[in-house]
Amino acid sequence: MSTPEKTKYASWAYAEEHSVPDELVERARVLAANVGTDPISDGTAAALTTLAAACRARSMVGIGLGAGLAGAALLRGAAADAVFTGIDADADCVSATRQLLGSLGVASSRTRLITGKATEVLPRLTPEGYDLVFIDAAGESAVDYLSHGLRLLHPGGTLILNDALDGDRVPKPAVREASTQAMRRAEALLREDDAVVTAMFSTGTGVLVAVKR
Ligand SMILES: C[S@@+](CC[C@H](N)C(=O)[O-])C[C@H]1O[C@@H](n2cnc3c(N)ncnc32)[C@H](O)[C@@H]1O
Repeated sequence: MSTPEKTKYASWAYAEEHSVPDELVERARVLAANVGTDPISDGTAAALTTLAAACRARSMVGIGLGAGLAGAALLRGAAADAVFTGIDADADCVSATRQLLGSLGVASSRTRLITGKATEVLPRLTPEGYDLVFIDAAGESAVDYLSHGLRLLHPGGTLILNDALDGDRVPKPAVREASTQAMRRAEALLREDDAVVTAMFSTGTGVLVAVKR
């Protein structure tokens, strides 16, 4: 017998497959396996492309590159002259991202890839200088990255926090892990902040979107 949980899971899985994985996604998955990171889901990649297109992003920041799938998905939807600034603490992830974007024909003048800890690099970026900030290195630092992200966005800019459900742990009250608590705090901060409008999507492992008023 089908339980409400099974029906909900089937709908989620159906939505994840709305966009058929293409060459970009396949290539990024191979590179991600090589560098040992978990890439974003197919549904999340499609959502990022759509959000970048919706806000006609021209200047974007990505925190936590993995093998570059999110950066590539954002650039795919953004304006043709958009520039992507990507930050990752792991040099192998930065070079996998460079390889992926290069193989897709993205001009190097459209990317600025920085190896370094997000907390050290973010304060150097221009306040109110960006249309879109994507955060995917959060874990326990989610709240910290969130406030940096909001500072970097100009009014009307879009902030996206990936894995906002912390691998489906956030809705389970008994789970008190540091990363889960951090995501709960990040969600509450955005919900209570009158300077943004926000929505939580269950795509992938949770995509929390906020637009700065
Ligand atoms: C889950 S992966 C990101 C996946 C990626 N967004 C994608 O498109 O598939 C998380 C990334 O965050 C990076 N990272 C973790 N802590 C970091 C930090 N403090 N500063 C910068 N990058 C960090 C890791 O090296 C890893 O590449």
